[in-house]
This record gives sequence, structure tokens and C-alpha cells, in this order.
Amino acid sequence: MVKVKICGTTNLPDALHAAEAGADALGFIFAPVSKRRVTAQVAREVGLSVGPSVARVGVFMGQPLDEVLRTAEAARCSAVQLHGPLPGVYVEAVAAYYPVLRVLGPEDLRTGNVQAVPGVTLMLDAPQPGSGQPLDWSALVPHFPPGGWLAGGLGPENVARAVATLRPGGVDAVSKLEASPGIKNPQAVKAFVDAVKHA
Ligand SMILES: O=C(O)c1ccccc1N[C@@H]1O[C@H](COP(=O)(O)O)[C@@H](O)[C@H]1O
Repeated sequence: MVKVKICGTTNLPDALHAAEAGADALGFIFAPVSKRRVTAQVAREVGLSVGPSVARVGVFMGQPLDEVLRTAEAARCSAVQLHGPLPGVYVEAVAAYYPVLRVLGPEDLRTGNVQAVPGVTLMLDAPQPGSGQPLDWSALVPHFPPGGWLAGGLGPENVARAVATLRPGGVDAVSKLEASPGIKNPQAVKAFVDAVKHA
């Protein structure tokens, strides 16, 4: 079954609704550039409210290793998502403590700039994460990593086709599930989860 992560979660009602809709994971964004950024305290309070069956993924971009580990611990994250160019030892250090979603772009796949690391799952995303830009799924078919996750411009209208094309281990979305930045559209969230679970 394809896992579903609802990212950019900022508040309790959205978290509870996503969990009730069947989401497998919630994403809490700590990247400074994000308009959906939350504090570790908010992420902890909201994330723990949905119970242990829903993964709590801390999303980081361009932050020092000690900040990632301190924030993930304070927020009680159960997994960590890492964006941006990073040394392998940085990713391996985080993977020593948390399951890691390591975000790559299509170019990384084409150049073969991908190392398999225990505890690290690859996720393909657009160059501008959180911008609603879909990837060219057909072009990814030859290189898509088995069990890899897919993000980038996914929503209720297109996720079934993306799943059929790439058979990802999981999918992740934010922009097309929002009423406004950081605030979810509950109908879109439910439709997205249903489209994946019934794909
Ligand atoms: O959403 C953001 O603001 C964000 C900022 C910095 C790093 C990651 C961010 N979100 C990630 O973007 C993709 C999906 O984006 P979209 O559905 O195309 O809008 C997902 O991996 C989020 O975790």
C-alpha cells in the first residue's frame, strides 16, 4: 500500500483531520524559508495529538546537523526529511537516530548522484519544494528508485496517475491541499488520501 504524507501541518484541527482521513504521516516544516514553518513546541503538541500510528516527519533544509537533531528531538519527530545538498556523513549521522526521507531532484537521478544508505529512503521532489511544481513522471521511470517516494505538485486530481506511472512507496503533498499557506482544505486532503489508497 502506498503511504501518504500530508506535509506543512501547522495546527491541531488539520492534523486530526488528516489522521482521520487515513494519512500515514504528517510533515512539520522547520526550514527557515518555509511559509509553513512551525516551532518544535507546536510540532510536538500537534504531532503527539494524533497518536503513535501516524508518523511525525520533521522537514529541514540548509540547517546545521546539531539544529536538525535538537529540533527533531524537541518536536518528538519519528522521522526526518532532508532537503538540499548535504555531505553523506551528515545524512548518515541523522539516519543513526531517525528514519530519513532524503529528497533529491531528477538531475540527481540522471547523474547517478545517489548512494544507498541504510535507514534512508529517497524521495523525488521539484527543485522548489512547496511550490506545487509537478515532475515529469514518465521521464523518471527509468531511474526511479524502488520504494522511493514522490512529491512535487501532487493533488487529488493527479496523484492516481503519478502512482500508476511510478509505483512509489509513498507520496507527499502540501500546496494543492491548502486553502491558504499552512491551512489545509479538508476536502482536498480527504480526496488526496482516498485517491492514493484506492489507486
Ligand atoms: O512546503 C514548504 O514550504 C517547504 C519548504 C522547504 C522544504 C520543503 C517544503 N515542503 C515540501 O515540498 C514538497 C511538496 O510540495 P508541493 O506539494 O509541490 O507544494 C514536500 O516534500 C514537502 O515536504
